[in-house]
Amino acid sequence: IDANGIPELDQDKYDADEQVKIICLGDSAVGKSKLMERFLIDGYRPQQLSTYALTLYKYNTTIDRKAVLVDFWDTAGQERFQSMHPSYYHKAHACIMVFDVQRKITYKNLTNWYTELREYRPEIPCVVVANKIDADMKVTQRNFNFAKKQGLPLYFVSAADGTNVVKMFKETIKMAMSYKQNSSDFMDEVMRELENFELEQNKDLSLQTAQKGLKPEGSESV
Ligand SMILES: Nc1nc2c(ncn2[C@@H]2O[C@H](COP(=O)(O)OP(=O)(O)OP(=O)(O)O)[C@@H](O)[C@H]2O)c(=O)[nH]1
Ligand SMILES: [Mg+2]
Repeated sequence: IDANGIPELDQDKYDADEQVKIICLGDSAVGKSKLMERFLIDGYRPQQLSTYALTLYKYNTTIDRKAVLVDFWDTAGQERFQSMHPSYYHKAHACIMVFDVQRKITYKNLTNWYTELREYRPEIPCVVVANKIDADMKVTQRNFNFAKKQGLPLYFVSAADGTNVVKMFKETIKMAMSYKQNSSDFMDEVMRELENFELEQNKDLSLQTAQKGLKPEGSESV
């Protein structure tokens, strides 16, 4: 609590110019958590440990000289959960949808994941990730038509040996950023307006009037 009695909030959120939320979907044991581990700590522990609740990973990076805070949301893909709680999708800016190249059913189930995603987030960028290619490199020759049919980027990756993991995450973060800045999603627009309004409130009122219609100096373009 500071001198004005305002509770101190998450400092990261003030320091970052931008904040994006990226969610991860896919059946149990396809490697969602291992991919996060590989990207965030450049490590991989092979033991099986299913995610049973929500895990939030925070990642700070710089894109185009802007500080970006990425919230990665990871949860269990287990069948028993049927569908995700709507708040999992709420305000997400991009989605990473994972399947296991060794188990056909996880590929088939992408359709279900994708349908649910689009119910909540009709427009966010989504990438399809074929994981565990270390187990059988030949799969990269195969056609996984789901991605092509939906017009989604497809990445062949391995959380075990790291193939394409950094590339996939970095490109997804960029897509999330550009979605946040350009989206026509109505609720997102409202949220952006509110964010700008809060920023503007700190500025001199007369200055605001004088600059009406102009972008205030130093503000982020939206
Ligand atoms: N060979 C191989 N095994 C992997 C790879 N990625 C994950 N695995 C294994 O697959 C199993 C499941 O990985 P997790 O990351 O826990 O899967 P998950 O998608 O998070 O599963 P839930 O949390 O239950 O939804 C683990 O035993 C991992 O070691 C990979 O790239 N190659
Ligand atoms: Mg997991």
